[in-house]
Amino acid sequence: MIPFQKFQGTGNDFIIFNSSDVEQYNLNVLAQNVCNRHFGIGADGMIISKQSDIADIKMDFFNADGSIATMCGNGIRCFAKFVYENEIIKKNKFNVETLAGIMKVEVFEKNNLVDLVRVNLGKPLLSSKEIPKASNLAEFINEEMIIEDERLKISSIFIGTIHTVLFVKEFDYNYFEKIGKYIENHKIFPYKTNVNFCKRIDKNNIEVLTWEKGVGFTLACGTGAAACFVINRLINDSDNKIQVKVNSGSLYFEEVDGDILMSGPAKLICKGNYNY
Ligand SMILES: N[C@H](CCC[C@H](N)C(=O)O)C(=O)O
Repeated sequence: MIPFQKFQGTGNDFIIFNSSDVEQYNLNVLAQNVCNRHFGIGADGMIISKQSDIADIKMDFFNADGSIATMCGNGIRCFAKFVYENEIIKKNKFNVETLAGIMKVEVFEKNNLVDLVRVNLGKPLLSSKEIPKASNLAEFINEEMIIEDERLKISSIFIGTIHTVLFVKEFDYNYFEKIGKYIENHKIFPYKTNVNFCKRIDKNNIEVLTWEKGVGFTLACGTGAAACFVINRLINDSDNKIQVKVNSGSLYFEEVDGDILMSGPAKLICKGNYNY
């Protein structure tokens, strides 16, 4: 039996293990099994908490299909709550090592529990020469792509992980599933990409639906919402603070000296032992 804790951040859900409890397993296989919503506990991703030589703590992230992702915005908020409330970290501001670099996090308590987490996601990267080796980046800002005889404008940046953004007037899940899969696996993205459909509500509000590489549709994607915030500021008139509506809640973003700050909730769903 493996002790675990399950969290969700705006509906994006994760299983968190301590590395000492799972070091004997193939983590890619463990992620596929534990994230399975019928034969496992069920989640969008798996997070491993481990010691770091360069930060206060390290977060490894695996998608539900077992693939490794460089970062996870909703996941790191849940991870911050996990390490703080389990007294692995005993301060409310700390650094987390990820494959996308070191992320600065701050937890805010309400009734002695972490209620809100703010994460500095760093500066978005717009060109492939800058990004970590674990991803790729095609340099698209508002470029035209022909998909199924449709001319679509896409933009692609790296913020925590690789994200592609399309602006849409309305949400159409069936159409988005087709487009999402197509772009995720397009040859210009040799390591695949997450695909975000962004609807502008007004200057300070957008709504985002994300097709996540390695998962599919999720109820929210923190780094995807951040990517939409960045591209929206690059292409359209938008303030440096924005609320992003996702399927089951909202995330808040602010640009400060080029860094993208994300604030949002993190909730504990359950703790238990996984019969693996
Ligand atoms: N849900 C995550 C993103 C996961 C990205 C992952 N799907 C990948 O890049 O492979 C978030 O809240 O930022």
